[in-house]
Amino acid sequence: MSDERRDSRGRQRGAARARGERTRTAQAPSQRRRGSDPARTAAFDVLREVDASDAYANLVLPPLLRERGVTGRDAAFATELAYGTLRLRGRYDAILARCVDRPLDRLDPPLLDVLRLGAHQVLGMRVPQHAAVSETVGLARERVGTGPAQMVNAVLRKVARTPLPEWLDLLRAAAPDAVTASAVVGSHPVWIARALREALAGDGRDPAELDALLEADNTAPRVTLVARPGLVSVTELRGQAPDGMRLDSGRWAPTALVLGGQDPLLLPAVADGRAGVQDEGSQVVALALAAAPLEGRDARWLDLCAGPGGKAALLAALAAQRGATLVANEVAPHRARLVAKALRAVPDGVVERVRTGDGREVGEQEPGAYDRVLVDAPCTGLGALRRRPESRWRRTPADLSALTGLQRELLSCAIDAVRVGGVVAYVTCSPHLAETRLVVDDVLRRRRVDGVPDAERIDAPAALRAVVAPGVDLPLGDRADAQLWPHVHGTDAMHLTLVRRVR
Ligand SMILES: C[S@@+](CC[C@H](N)C(=O)[O-])C[C@H]1O[C@@H](n2cnc3c(N)ncnc32)[C@H](O)[C@@H]1O
Repeated sequence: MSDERRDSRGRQRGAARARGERTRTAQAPSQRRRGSDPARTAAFDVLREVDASDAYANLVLPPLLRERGVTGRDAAFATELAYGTLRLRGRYDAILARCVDRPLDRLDPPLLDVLRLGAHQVLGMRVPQHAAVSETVGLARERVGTGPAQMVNAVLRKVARTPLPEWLDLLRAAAPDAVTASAVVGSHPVWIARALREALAGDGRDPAELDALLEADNTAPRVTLVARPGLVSVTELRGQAPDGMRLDSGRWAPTALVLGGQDPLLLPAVADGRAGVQDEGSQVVALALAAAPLEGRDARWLDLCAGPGGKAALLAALAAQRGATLVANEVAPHRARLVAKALRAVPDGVVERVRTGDGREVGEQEPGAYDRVLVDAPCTGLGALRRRPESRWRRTPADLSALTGLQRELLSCAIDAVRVGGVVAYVTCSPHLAETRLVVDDVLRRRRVDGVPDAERIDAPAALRAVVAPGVDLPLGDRADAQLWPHVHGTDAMHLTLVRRVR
């Protein structure tokens, strides 16, 4: 069905013709298709998988589209419909609750998903109202039954009667406090909105930036590539672009190129591992660890939590240029295999070992054995919500308490594993203070030799500024640690603390 096209109203065109069926206009009204089109059906099936099987939308949707032959503009429509609906679910539920005559949790989950998809078409996409309503009613009829389809029709007409800005004003006015208002309008759980607001304030930023941050989480990021130094240059990588592929320079990292919407695997260097897909925030924190000032030996580097291997591959490329070696450790065997794959283009002899094991054991097994250590700690991922449409609704505060103990142990073990004078980078893709500053504070407070700390923070913003493209002003707070933000830097909200072992 690759020749099918979606019309300007978001409707899929030509599907029936391609299958040899009679088209809408050629049919008598009584025989017209009353079901839905493949893009909407695919989006619905993804939402069901996410809800019923705890699936990840970005793993379910691409193979489903391939299997069903949904391509081109239809695939783009299905993707925006599924991901946008998942991201904005909180906002749409608050609106739908005002249009449905019973609590939303008393609706059948498939019916609620149909309503959410309809709300996104009406309020969040440029699908004209009549097409959005009638196509969603068709979907409801096909997937949840004729009775519920009538209800979908009535509810979506109510939703469509009020323009989005007015809905948002209503939601804001009804919220009990400012953070709840931001959370509902910006479609995040309240506990996450509150944590992000605290993290903004903790970084010396204006908490009023919260709305901009939540909005940035609701915007799909562009695909960013890393040209791994010494393996391929950005100029060579650009030279590999097929006709029509756009590659823009990154905003911060000299290794970054931003892709304009095509498959990165069309680039030979991505296919063979000399380049990869990597957020610029991840690139600059790995570059900063490699650039942090160090006296004496600089021969052995360790990535303690390496899976799936993006930062390990960048570190290994840098290590190769500097005559150092890298050990990459990962606890999950399948992720350790991904690390080995990510490192496939690194010259022989640079990767000492891909170790599968618990990072908490390395410090005891190899005390003081490394010069630079990366702890890219397992975390809530609250800094990468824009990448994972459903994750904000899955996470709970309980996840946080489970992770922060592990984060402390991994950081402390990394300090054991680094030599005196060596550097540890503590990194999370979360700005939550409980996973960032509080972890580091606590570990440094507990690590005392004869009452004196054996490790101290060094200037992470200076290390970051040293690696960004020349002449670029990287805005950061005035603390020793560094926090990147989607709404400020256009990166994931990566946190970086650099720690030096001093005794
Ligand atoms: C944030 S991810 C690392 C991402 C990676 N650095 C990259 O850039 O591709 C954290 C990793 O830590 C791993 N992990 C969790 N607990 C661990 C432990 N106790 N020891 C080592 N690795 C662990 C997870 O399986 C996960 O792959």
